[in-house]
Amino acid sequence: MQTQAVIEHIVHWLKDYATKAHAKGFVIGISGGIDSAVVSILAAKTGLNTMLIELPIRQHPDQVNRAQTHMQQLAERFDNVSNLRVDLTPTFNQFVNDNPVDATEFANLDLALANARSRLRMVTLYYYGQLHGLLVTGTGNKIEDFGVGFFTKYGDGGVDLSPIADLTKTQVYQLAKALGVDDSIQTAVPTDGLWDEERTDESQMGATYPELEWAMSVHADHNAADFTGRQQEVFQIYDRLHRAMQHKINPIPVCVIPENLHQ
Ligand SMILES: NC(=O)c1ccc[n+]([C@@H]2O[C@H](COP(=O)([O-])OP(=O)(O)OC[C@H]3O[C@@H](n4cnc5c(N)ncnc54)[C@H](O)[C@@H]3O)[C@@H](O)[C@H]2O)c1
Ligand SMILES: Nc1ncnc2c1ncn2[C@@H]1O[C@H](COP(=O)(O)O)[C@@H](O)[C@H]1O
Ligand SMILES: O=P(O)(O)OP(=O)(O)O
Repeated sequence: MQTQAVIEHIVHWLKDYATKAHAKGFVIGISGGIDSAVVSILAAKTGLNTMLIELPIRQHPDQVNRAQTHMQQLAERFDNVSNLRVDLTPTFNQFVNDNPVDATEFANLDLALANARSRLRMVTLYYYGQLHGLLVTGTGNKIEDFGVGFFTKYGDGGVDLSPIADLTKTQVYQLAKALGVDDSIQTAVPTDGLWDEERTDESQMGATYPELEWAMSVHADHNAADFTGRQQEVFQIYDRLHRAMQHKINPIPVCVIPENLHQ
């Protein structure tokens, strides 16, 4: 990958899009992970207003520290960057209290709550985006968004524009290095940080990003029988997730009314 050229291309694309949309800039949720770190630097490099918001919900201190470090570094590097911290833990706790559910009755309660965290963040980002005339800027990469659908529908998947969604996670790491992202973020294990107990992306999906990248690259022209051992296992994981997540990857289905019924 031509890293510098890709950086310039994305920065130009972001600036051009925001200018044509008559937006003043971008608002980005900062988690302490690599994707949001890279996106926020690319946005800052446009020179347009770039608002970074940390939105902890019962967050692990390591993630909070990395997010804070990144936000401070960016505010020092760029005049057009502003920082905000909105602790969503009380909001989330209130939501849980207001919607009591018998955990023994619903095996997917934890998943529903994990996704609710992501959606609370989306609501908050749009609130500040609208107040300040900023576009909610997505942080999903190609593997998450178009490979395995590893994001929350209308949570972190609810965005106005998506600057790194055509880059693999490996390429995001290359950009991070070139952009001077803090080492603590470059070496952090990817996690969605949505669960009370730590769950890494790899532990949730059963495969690493490089493995999923390989599966994505061969998926169209192969089937599982073409491989053996770990490759076959990874191919099957990718295939299962890719099929199950089509409803997130494709536009939502619209019930088209036949022309004669309109009359
Ligand atoms: N970037 C990240 O690392 C990141 C961020 C957020 C979430 N996550 C992970 O992503 C996963 C999200 O879970 P999920 O995919 O179950 O939740 P989701 O809410 O994103 O998608 C499930 C919902 O989609 C709808 N749906 C299901 N099948 C459908 C179909 N065939 N057609 C139309 N709509 C359909 C239903 O409303 C269902 O509740 C979790 O494992 C979470 O931890 C990862
Ligand atoms: N704690 C957080 N504060 C602000 N924004 C966050 C936080 N955690 C996640 N986000 C945003 O959501 C995406 C996806 O997050 P994952 O950690 O990959 O689930 C992240 O890039 C932030 O923009
Ligand atoms: O989306 P982020 O920034 O949280 O990155 P990661 O998923 O690698 O934690």
